[in-house]
Formats: sequence, C-alpha cells, structure tokens
Amino acid sequence: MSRAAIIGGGVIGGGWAARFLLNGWDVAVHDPDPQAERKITEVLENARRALPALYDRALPPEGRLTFHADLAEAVAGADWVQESVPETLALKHRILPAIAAAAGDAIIGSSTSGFKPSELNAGGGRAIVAHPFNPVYLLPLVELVGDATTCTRAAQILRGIGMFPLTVRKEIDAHIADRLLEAVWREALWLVKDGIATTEEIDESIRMGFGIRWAQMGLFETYRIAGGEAGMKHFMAQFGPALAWPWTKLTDVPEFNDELVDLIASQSDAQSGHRSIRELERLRDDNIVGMIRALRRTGSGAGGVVRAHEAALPKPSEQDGLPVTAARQVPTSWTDYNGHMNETHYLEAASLATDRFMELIGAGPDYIAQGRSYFTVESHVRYLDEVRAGEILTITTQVLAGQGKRLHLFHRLWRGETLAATVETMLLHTDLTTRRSSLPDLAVAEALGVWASRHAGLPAEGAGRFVGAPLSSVPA
Ligand SMILES: NC(=O)C1=CN([C@@H]2O[C@H](COP(=O)(O)OP(=O)(O)OC[C@H]3O[C@@H](n4cnc5c(N)ncnc54)[C@H](O)[C@@H]3O)[C@@H](O)[C@H]2O)C=CC1
Ligand SMILES: C[N+](C)(C)CC(=O)CC(=O)[O-]
Repeated sequence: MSRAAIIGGGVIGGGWAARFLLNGWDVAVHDPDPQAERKITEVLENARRALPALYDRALPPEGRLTFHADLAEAVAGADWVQESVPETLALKHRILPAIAAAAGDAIIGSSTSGFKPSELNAGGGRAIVAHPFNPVYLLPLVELVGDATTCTRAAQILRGIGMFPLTVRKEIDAHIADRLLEAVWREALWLVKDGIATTEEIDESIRMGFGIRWAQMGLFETYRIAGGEAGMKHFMAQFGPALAWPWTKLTDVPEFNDELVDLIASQSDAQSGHRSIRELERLRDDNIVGMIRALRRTGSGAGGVVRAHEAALPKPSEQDGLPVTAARQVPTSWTDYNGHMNETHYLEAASLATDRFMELIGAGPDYIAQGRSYFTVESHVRYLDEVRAGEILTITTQVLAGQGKRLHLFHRLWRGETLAATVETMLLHTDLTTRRSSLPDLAVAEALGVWASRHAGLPAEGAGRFVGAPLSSVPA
C-alpha cells in the first residue's frame, strides 16, 4: 500500500488527501489547526460523491486516513510528502527542511502557487513544486518544477492517481497557469474598482462565454479557429494591434487597500452569500463532473486524462464462474427524487457490461473500427432491489446463446451479495457499412462459441421473463 503525508490540511491539503485516499493510498495528515480533521472529513465527503462519478470503472478501495500531531511521525514511511502550508516563504523555509529530515527518499512536493524551487529550497530541503488546482480531487493539472529526475518520478506517480503532470521547463514566479490566472484576476479587480462591472457581471462574462471554450481547447486552439479558414495568422493580424492600444491595464496593480477588499467582498457576499462554501463546492463539483464526462466522449482535455487513467485501473475478473464485465461506484447523478438509482442507469450499466463482453470476444474498438459491430435489438430489465449513491455495482454476464448473428446475454447487477437487477439483452451482429445484420468474423464467432458452451449448463433464473409474466416467477 502506498502512503502519502499531507503537511497542511487546508483547502489544498484536504484536496490532496482526498485525491490520494480515493486512489487507494493511505494518507497521514499533519496540521496544527484543531479544526483540520473536521474540515478534511467534510471535503472528503464531497470528494467521495464527485471523483468516482468521472469513471465507468471502480477506483481502488479507499486508503486509511490518520492525523498526527507530530510532523516527523506523519512523514515517516511516506512515498510522497505534499507540503500545503500557507503561501509565506518564511513558513515554507521552516517546514520543508523538517520534512526533508524525516522523509527518507520520498518525493517532496510543494503546492506553492508562486514560489520557485530555488526559493523554496534556500532554507534547506529538496522539494519540487507540485502545484495543483482546486478542487485537487477533480482537476487533473499539476505543474511540476524542479529537479528533472525527481519530476520524472513524480509525474509517473501522479498519473497513477489520475492527474496530469505538466513539467515547467524553466523555473519562473507563479509557473504557467497562475501567471495567466493572475492576469485575468488583476484585470477583473480593476473593472470592479473602477465601477465598470460587479463581481457577478464579471463572472457571467466568463461563464456564459469563453469559460466554456477554455476547458476543451484552451487559448491558442480556440483563437486559431477564430481566425477562420486563414487560421492563426489571420487572427493575429486582426487582433494583434489591439494589444498595443491597449485594451487592458495589465501592467498596473490596483492598490489592495481595505476599500477594495470590502468592495469585492460585499459584492461577492451579495452574489453568493446565500450558499455555504460546502454547498458551493458541491455545485461546482457536480458541474465539473458533468463537463469532464462530456469531454470523455472526444478524449479532449481532462476527459482524455480520465479515460487514460480508467484504462489503467485493474479490470475485475470472475464471480460465480461468470466474467465480471463491469464494476463501478454509483454516482449521485444516477440517483433520483426517490433517493435511489434511477431506472435509466440500470440499462446504462448493462450497456457498459455488454461493451466489455464484446471486448472479451474480440469485438472491441479495433473490430468496430473495421466496420463490424453488434446492435442491441431487445432488452428486458428486472428491477429487484434499490441501489444507492456510493454503492459499488458489480455486473456478471452470462451467454444464453451465441450462434450465427445472435448474441443473447444475461447481465446480473449485484449490490454486494444482493442481486439488484437483471438485464437480458439480444444483440445482432451488424455490418456498419450496409447497416444490415451479418455474420461475425470467424475469430469472434469462435470466441463467442467458447463462452456460450462454458455457460451452457449454468442456471439463469429470471431469464426469458416478459412484462406481465405472473409475479410468482419473480424471486422473493
Ligand atoms: N487555495 C488555492 O486556490 C490554492 C492554493 N495553493 C497553494 O497551496 C498552499 C496552501 O494553500 P491553501 O490550502 O489555500 O491554504 P489554507 O489556509 O486553506 O490551508 C493551509 C493549512 O496549513 C495549516 N498550517 C499552518 N501552519 C502549519 C504548520 N506549521 N504545519 C502544518 N500545517 C500548517 C493551516 O492550519 C491550514 O489548515 C499554498 O502554498 C497555496 O499557494 C495551490 C493551488 C490553489
Ligand atoms: C489563487 N491561486 C493563486 C491560489 C490559485 C492557484 O494557485 C491555482 C488554482 O487552483 O486556481
């Protein structure tokens, strides 16, 4: 079992703790704040409802969370130590050498938003910058800066917990992303200070427009398209001069006095003060999950990272002599006003199981790319028990028949030891060019035949039922 130590368990340390724990690492936290345990527990609750919802496959069993009053005790035996104390250099200079003294050969990452490794390590220590983005348990980006060998090792570990390491080749104040964010933040402060726009109007200007674009194509690819058929060169010719007019005030910083802080804080209270921070976090998380899931379809941005991570997760094998074709946690978004998994998602889960079974007989993505596939022509779902958010749904698949064009499957959806549903599905092999049913390739037919004969003698209680069949045939 891998082990992470989190030094400083606030907004970012709590997010790191959740990211590691939900990817199966044990996590030891050191934070002198007496409220740290409560805060991390609350963040973890939010993370548990959000992170697994990105995946169609179950994450590893959650690791163990412990709290330690002593820094050296928290760090001992860790493979990764993440420093996330407040952004003051003097404090980091005190903490990082103490971590190095206790950390053995563990990787030491600092969450610093702006300090360079050379500044961080000037007080002793050997940290690299591992700068994450809030919420750390959902957003994949981590900027790595520092010793090249350590960054390479670190990148591999971070990929293993579903993150996207971006190595910054040259150390620089605020790395890459925070330089961009600060430019926007500074300009927004001017707009509020000058009475041009409120905090709410600025937020609308982002979320109704370019904010949606950025998650999927970033800045340069977006602007390339904005140049029309002539692309980037035309875009730059048209909008380059505006940089010199200038449209922005980026070189100036508004004075950060009480007046400005009160102005921004009061507008922010008016905008969002009716919701608690935890509520806002849940709203943010549900939206981020929905967006990343949409990006999974095309493999763009964070969606591509989740897809790659999911492919590397262990595949479940067998149960009751049948292949386990899906195992996943039920996300909150699958539940409805009755407080349980909505009917549509039983079919969605079964569809994942069918896809996996098709892979098992050699009719996976490569086969489909050659123009052959299976189409579902009929399904029958029996809803036998409730399934709630957070529970692991495990699906086994039995071949009832598999000759010629026909593929007749019986999926059982298990909630632990309880049979929660069965989905009986008939599929026909189809030529994707003619859109007509056709015989499968010999290799697929043979593989299917092996599964069919292996499953031939197994019971399949509930298969063959139809809507309106006597209820006595429904298992108690
Ligand atoms: N909040 C954000 O949006 C982001 C912050 N960061 C960086 O992460 C780091 C932490 O920032 P936040 O989590 O936002 O701050 P925070 O104020 O939420 O949390 C800091 C935590 O460190 C604890 N702490 C203070 N002294 C300590 C000590 N001697 N030993 C152990 N723990 C101690 C505090 O009790 C607190 O819980 C900073 O370097 C910041 O720049 C990075 C990315 C985003
Ligand atoms: C505001 N901030 C500089 C602390 C922001 C970050 O460092 C990254 C983020 O999550 O926006």
